[in-house]
Amino acid sequence: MRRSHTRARVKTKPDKSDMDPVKFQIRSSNRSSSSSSIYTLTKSNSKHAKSNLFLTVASIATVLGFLFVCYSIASSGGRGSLRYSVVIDGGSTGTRIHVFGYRIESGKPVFEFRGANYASLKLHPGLSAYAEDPEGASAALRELVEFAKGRVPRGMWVETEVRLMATAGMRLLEVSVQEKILGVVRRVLGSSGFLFRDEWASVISDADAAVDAAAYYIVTAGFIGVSRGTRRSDDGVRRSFLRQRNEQKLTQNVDAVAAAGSDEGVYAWVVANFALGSLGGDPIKTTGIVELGGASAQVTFVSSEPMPSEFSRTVSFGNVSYSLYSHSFLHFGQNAAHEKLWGSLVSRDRNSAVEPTLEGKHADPCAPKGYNLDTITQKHLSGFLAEESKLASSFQAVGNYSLCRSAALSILQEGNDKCSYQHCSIGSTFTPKLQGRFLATENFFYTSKFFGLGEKSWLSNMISAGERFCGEDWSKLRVKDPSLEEEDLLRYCFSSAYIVSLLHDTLGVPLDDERVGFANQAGDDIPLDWALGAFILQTEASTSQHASSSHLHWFYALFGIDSQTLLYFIGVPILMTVLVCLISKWRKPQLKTIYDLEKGRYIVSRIR
Ligand SMILES: Nc1nc2c(ncn2[C@@H]2O[C@H](COP(=O)(O)OP(=O)(O)OP(=O)(O)O)[C@@H](O)[C@H]2O)c(=O)[nH]1
Ligand SMILES: [Ca+2]
Repeated sequence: MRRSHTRARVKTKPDKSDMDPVKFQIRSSNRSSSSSSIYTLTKSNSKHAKSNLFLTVASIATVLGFLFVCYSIASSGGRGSLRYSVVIDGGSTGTRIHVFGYRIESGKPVFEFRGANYASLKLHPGLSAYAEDPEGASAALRELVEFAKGRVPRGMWVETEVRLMATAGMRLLEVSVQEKILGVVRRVLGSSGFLFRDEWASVISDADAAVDAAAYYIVTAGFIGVSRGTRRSDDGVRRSFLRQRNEQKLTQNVDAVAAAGSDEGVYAWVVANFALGSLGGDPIKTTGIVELGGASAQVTFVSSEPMPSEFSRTVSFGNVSYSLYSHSFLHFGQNAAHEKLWGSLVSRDRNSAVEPTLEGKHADPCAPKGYNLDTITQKHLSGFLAEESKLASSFQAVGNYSLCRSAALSILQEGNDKCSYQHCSIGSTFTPKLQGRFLATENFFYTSKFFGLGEKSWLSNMISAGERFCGEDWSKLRVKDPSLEEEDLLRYCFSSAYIVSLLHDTLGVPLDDERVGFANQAGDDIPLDWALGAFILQTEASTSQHASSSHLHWFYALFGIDSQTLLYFIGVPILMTVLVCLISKWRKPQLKTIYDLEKGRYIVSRIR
């Protein structure tokens, strides 16, 4: 019997629809059997090709997406994306811009004040030097803005906040002059390309002077909150404080401004304890700050002594509340006090500890013999004192440390007779007994460094260093330090006396007290600059506000506020699921289903 061989002749009828079965006929070549089996194959024809194409494209897209997520995790070191903030410190001797980079990790800002995450530039003179020509400040401000733009990626400028906070130098100006200079600041920062609001340029104490004692900076829920006076419900008070701060037309008087100027001190305290890692810990283990600036001095520390509300600040970090004493002593910065000394010599103030010379000249004990004082006094004395000093021909440098220290004490005790508290220390201001450890910054640091003093017994060694320097002839001092500006070199005599008179004679710090050290950095070389403390507070505030103001704060708390975190926790699982589906689909065997008419049943077999 001839072997029948079956030849499959597939008659495929191209069909239009997607999944219509393709019919093909296998005819037996055996003539005797006319039967033929019609088989139905359920399969996509072009469909199969299309689904393969789709699977290929989808798989490639998913793999690429997955690789992107891996890359972004790797490139960001598994941490939140970098953000920026800019703070400008308008000090009396100069304007300094600080550019900060920081990340948000699980809903909280992470600060590193080094490398690409921190840069600063200071330009002289300070804003207050433009009192006669406010427009003149715009050139320096634009230069500072360009410095910041060079450190913030262009794409981030629009979301990078820039703030200017001016301190004592501006506090000493008439409000109308302050407003003119701030007008120039607001115009330059408003057109800088950074995120700016007019109220973000201010004289820091000015903005707080008129706000009642219950005003708060609150950044609770694990952040830093700064509040004054008695505590009330944080959010309500915070909203009312911010409303007042933005709406309130501020009037000010110097005392109230001085009393409220201690935000500068609080900010310095915050950055110091942040750097030392004591923020969030036991209050008695925190470190106080005593700052000697140019126009003002600040004292801020945790005090258990009851105090009038105008000096009281509460900083809360996590579940720890710190009850602080904080005050900014306007006119008691080093440069301002030095000018007061000359003024007291000219006006032969009854408190002046220094008698005029036999020729009727003004004897200046804080100037080494041979120094010609006429230039510097004319430059720094204004109004009637300048006229008076011209009339009285001139000053005479008599270089005497102990007389200089007595003159400095007279300046620090000026106003003591008007003290309205149970006791006053500097001027007519209350200061509780100093408690705990302190860091003495700014001029305390610069003068100690100049005299090469070590940490140990630096205050008592300051006396001997000052005695040598003030008692030396000016010509010899000039030879030893030719590079220094004459005015800067001269100041070290007064500074060495003023520092001992302020810390020991006035605030009662023992000369050999190891609890008080001088520094301008702490922790991981973090600069003890109040602007960093202001940045920490503001960033915590805006991060906390963002997280708690939206109804998704539970979500942010779980997944963190940063989109990068969302990417990891949500994006990756979705991609993985899609990828698994695609792979499983891809690997799913293509089956062939044939209906065997003779046997009357389906036969399923695998194509591949
Ligand atoms: N010897 C010395 N003094 C410095 C140096 N830098 C700043 N100072 C002085 O340190 C003091 C404080 O510096 P800043 O905080 O920049 O001064 P400021 O902010 O303009 O002054 P305030 O407005 O009172 O805060 C001022 O008296 C400056 O003259 C320095 O490198 N060497
Ligand atoms: Ca300062």
